[in-house]
Amino acid sequence: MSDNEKMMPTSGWPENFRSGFTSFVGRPNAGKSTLTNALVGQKVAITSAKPQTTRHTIRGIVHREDAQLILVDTPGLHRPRTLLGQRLNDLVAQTLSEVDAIGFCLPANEKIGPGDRFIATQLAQLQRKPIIALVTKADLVDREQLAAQLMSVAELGVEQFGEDGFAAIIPVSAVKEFQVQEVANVLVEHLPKGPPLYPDGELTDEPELKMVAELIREAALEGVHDELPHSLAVVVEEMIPREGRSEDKQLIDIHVSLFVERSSQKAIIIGKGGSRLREVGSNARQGIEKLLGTKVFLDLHVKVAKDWQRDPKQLGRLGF
Ligand SMILES: Nc1nc2c(ncn2[C@@H]2O[C@H](COP(=O)(O)OP(=O)(O)OP(=O)(O)O)[C@@H](O)[C@H]2O)c(=O)[nH]1
Repeated sequence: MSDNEKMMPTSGWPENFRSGFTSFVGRPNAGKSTLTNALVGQKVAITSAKPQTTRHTIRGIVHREDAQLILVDTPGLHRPRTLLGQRLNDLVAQTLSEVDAIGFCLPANEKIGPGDRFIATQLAQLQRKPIIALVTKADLVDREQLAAQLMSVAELGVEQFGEDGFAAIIPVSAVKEFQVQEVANVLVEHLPKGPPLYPDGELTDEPELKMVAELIREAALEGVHDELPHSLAVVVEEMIPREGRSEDKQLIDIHVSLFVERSSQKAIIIGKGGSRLREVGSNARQGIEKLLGTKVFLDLHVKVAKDWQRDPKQLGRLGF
């Protein structure tokens, strides 16, 4: 498709069309990525049972007849401990100041805690931004527990935002597809009127390189239960089509560096005789081939970048 064809329409959208940005916040594991995926209908952000796996601002786009909702997926807001933590929080604050509405995710099956309150106080500082409380994972509790959680969330809203509380409170289950459309409806209500901002059919404006990196990161973290989530960064160094291949037998060579902090972590990723790294490569390759629609050859290198979480230069290089 040429750039011209990709240009935005200057007319032809319905008069009451709405378009804009929204972002989900919530403590680690609150269900932000899963909800994003359920709304967009395709795997965009990575999800995992381990906290803080969402590193980059990844957007998914919901195309509707009446609206275009652009989801900016942010990392979990948390109290910064390392420089990386601080960068992530800055990124979150900047993202939030730019969106039209915010979905604050609070799991139905966990008591509201200091982490949620911390986020709520941060949100209360944003001027006149509609904050919609989303009581996620509603499938994990019974009706009574859900009702009690909705009450607690309403109280939190009044405590933090004054008597009007949250703009809305919606129970939702991304996994059971319960109320997912209702979440979209309410978010859309808070978007400004205007034309679509992205071409129809676009699911994410995240460069393919980043999505490829996310797939590899996800595969590398699978089944590793120590501190690796904080210590692994994936950089796609290059992605080049193999020369001399016929149209129907395209192959893309992808060279990737996986950065860890310590040689002990390198050993974990590589596994005995390289067995684990081969598995990571083969798992990631399947997702990448689906994403790109061609065969790929994955070349993974694990490198030790000492204390990269605290070194601004390294952070810059890794795109944080
Ligand atoms: N039963 C159930 N589980 C859910 C639901 N939504 C998310 N989960 C699970 O909760 C865990 C965390 O979900 P994520 O979507 O990765 O959470 P997140 O808020 O993006 O997490 P971070 O990236 O750590 O900030 C995963 O194991 C999900 O499968 C839901 O609606 N129902």
